[in-house]
Amino acid sequence: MTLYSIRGAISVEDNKKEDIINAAKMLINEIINSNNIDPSQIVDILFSVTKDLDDAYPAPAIRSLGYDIPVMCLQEAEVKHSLRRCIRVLVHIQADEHKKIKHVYLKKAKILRPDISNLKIAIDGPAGAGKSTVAKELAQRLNIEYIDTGAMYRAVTLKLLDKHVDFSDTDTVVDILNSTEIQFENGRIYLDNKDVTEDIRSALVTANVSKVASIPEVRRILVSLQRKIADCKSVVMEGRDIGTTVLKDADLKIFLTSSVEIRAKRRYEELKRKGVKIEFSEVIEQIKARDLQDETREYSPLKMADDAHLIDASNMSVDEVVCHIIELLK
Ligand SMILES: Nc1ncnc2c1ncn2[C@@H]1O[C@H](COP(=O)(O)OP(=O)(O)OP(=O)(O)O)[C@@H](O)[C@H]1O
Ligand SMILES: Nc1ccn([C@@H]2O[C@H](COP(=O)(O)O)[C@@H](O)[C@H]2O)c(=O)n1
Repeated sequence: MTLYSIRGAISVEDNKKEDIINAAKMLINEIINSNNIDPSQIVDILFSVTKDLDDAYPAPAIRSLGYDIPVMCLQEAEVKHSLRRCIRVLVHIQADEHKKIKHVYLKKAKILRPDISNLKIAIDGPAGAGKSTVAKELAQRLNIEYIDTGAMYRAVTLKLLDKHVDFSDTDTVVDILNSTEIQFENGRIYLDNKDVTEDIRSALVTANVSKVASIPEVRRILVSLQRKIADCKSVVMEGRDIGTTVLKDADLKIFLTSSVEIRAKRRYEELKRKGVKIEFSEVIEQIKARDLQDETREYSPLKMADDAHLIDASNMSVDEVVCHIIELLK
């Protein structure tokens, strides 16, 4: 017999007896199911609760599940800026066989261990709103993966342009897509094993990408790939339809925007820094044209998900936006 320790945590909606007991039940059930254990293997259970949960002990959850297991409840250490309304648990089990333990973090408590908890954050918004800048920084702070779905549409556009494919020739577009490999590695994007990180930002790709992105077959294939990427790891995924289509079940959805003038000004300054010669009026027209095409396409248009949080970053720095999102995660 070997003694194993399983950790877990869950956030609680409100400081109400029913919410506390239900959350504790959900947590214990998930620990039992995902570790494939029999309740008779549990030696003891230690709960801790944050100070703001004082309407009930979580222990009765164990009795209401019908288990006769020693349980103890403690108050969690009070730490500044830590997750509020949270139940943490330590479960000891005994097992004959060698077990691979799965620790379980649910709801907002996923932020305690994003490295193991399949935390999904969706960021959508119009062109130049700061989605990639914010998503990259957020992913870095949480130590999880950043997925730029716009880069995937850009990579496909680059390939179709290189092959001089008529975008209305859907069969050829699908054939090409089915033999296309897109991978992200260390912040670079690879198209059929070739690094195209810079090539996909060309003016020609930018001018054509929204047309390619409006082809339903292209979207179906890329959405399925995006879901596969997010299936087994924590991600910050940004694009146009992440909250509405790709990750409808995301833990947090953000719709990031700014006034079109500010978005164009920021993009114009960025292009100037890169040495690109372009008029401000052209930048603003390009942004407006891309937004219009993305918002009005029939299949999976750019729009805010009903359960998304709107952030207008017109007067916010990148750091302020990222900190605000981290607060929303708690
Ligand atoms: N809050 C902010 N304050 C100042 N500059 C910002 C802010 N957010 C983003 N920027 C700048 O605005 C420009 C556009 O940002 P970014 O490329 O992240 O936007 P995006 O939404 O990903 O755009 P696209 O949809 O076109 O890919 C960048 O130069 C970035 O540094
Ligand atoms: N989920 C997404 C992401 C992007 N698009 C389209 O790709 C274009 C390029 O995106 P960037 O974020 O790199 O600017 C964008 O204008 C959209 O047309 C999309 O449709 N869905």
